[in-house]
Amino acid sequence: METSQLSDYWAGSQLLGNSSFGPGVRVDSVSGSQYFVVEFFLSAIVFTVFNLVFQRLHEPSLIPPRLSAWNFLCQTHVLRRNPTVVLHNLVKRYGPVTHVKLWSQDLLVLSSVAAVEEFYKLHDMEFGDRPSSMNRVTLSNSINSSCFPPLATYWKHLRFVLDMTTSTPFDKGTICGFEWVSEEVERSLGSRSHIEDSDLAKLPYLQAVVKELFRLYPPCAFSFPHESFDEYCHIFGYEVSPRTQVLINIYTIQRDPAVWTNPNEFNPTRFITHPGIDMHGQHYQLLPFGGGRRQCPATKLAIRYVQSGLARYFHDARSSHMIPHSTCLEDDL
Ligand code: HEM
Repeated sequence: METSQLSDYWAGSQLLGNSSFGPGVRVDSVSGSQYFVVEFFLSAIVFTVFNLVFQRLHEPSLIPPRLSAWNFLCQTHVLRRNPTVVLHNLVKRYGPVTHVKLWSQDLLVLSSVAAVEEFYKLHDMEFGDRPSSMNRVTLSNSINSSCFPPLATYWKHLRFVLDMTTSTPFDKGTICGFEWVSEEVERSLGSRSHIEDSDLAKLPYLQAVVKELFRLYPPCAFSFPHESFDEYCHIFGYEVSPRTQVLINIYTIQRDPAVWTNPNEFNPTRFITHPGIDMHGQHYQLLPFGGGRRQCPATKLAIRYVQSGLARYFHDARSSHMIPHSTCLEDDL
């Protein structure tokens, strides 16, 4: 090798930080291909970094906070806790819209009145589908398994709640609430045990108690899944991919302290002061039967059933002196 060739070789390999070139290879041709490789890798790195930065800038606003399915499953199955309460406590940390990824299924849980209002007003049509997997075991099914019991089962549950309530020392407001309802029923029915629909309309305290029971103990903690069609859409500022399922978090919304004063307290008088709030899907803070075009078709029937069952309960309780004649003043309520 000529001295000039040798010095070229060293110069080139030093420049490229590579000493693997064999002697006799011309430095100008080597540096050309090496520069191409370096340029290629540099542009790939720049592209990747740019892409990451771009995604970082845009994605957080498009993807809602994500709850790991692992976290949820551990808490429910391993710790054997009630899935409703677990999810209720978890979503509080994640805000009004939570993204739950269950295997390949995207679920969006809406837990605030504002998010639900937007959903029903703007996306009711887009999410008009029910998932074809409704009969498979999914999160939504396991949570909603209590949703299709015969009404009698729900009534049995309510009776249990009421029996506990009447036999436990409660605050004066609760006790007076029950006394007022039983008096109202007695006044309206007298000794008659048969209850007509027209009687129910004249029992505002009873209606308030029923609303309060459905608020605190909704038989369905979540709506059934509403599935979107094959298009992207935006909910509450987040981009939602096609075939996402939306669940309305009825339990959390109905106990939201931003909407209800003392949300965990049994206080039917809140519906005496706001008698306009009903359970027919128009008031997004009280949605025991869901809302929109997929609202429970048995809403009226179920409300009437529970109201008349409760009227009979209070009537019988009064007759058997379980509930005494009122010693409460109207101010106590
Ligand atoms: C206390 C009793 C009941 C409660 C609290 C209740 C609540 C609900 C809720 C929350 C939904 C889901 C709404 C949504 O996804 O937005 C629903 C749907 C439904 N409910 Fe009820 N329900 C009750 C009783 C009944 C009864 C007695 C029947 C049948 C006779 C019934 C039939 C249905 C049907 C068929 C749907 C699905 C509607 C659809 O997909 O469009 N429900 N119910």
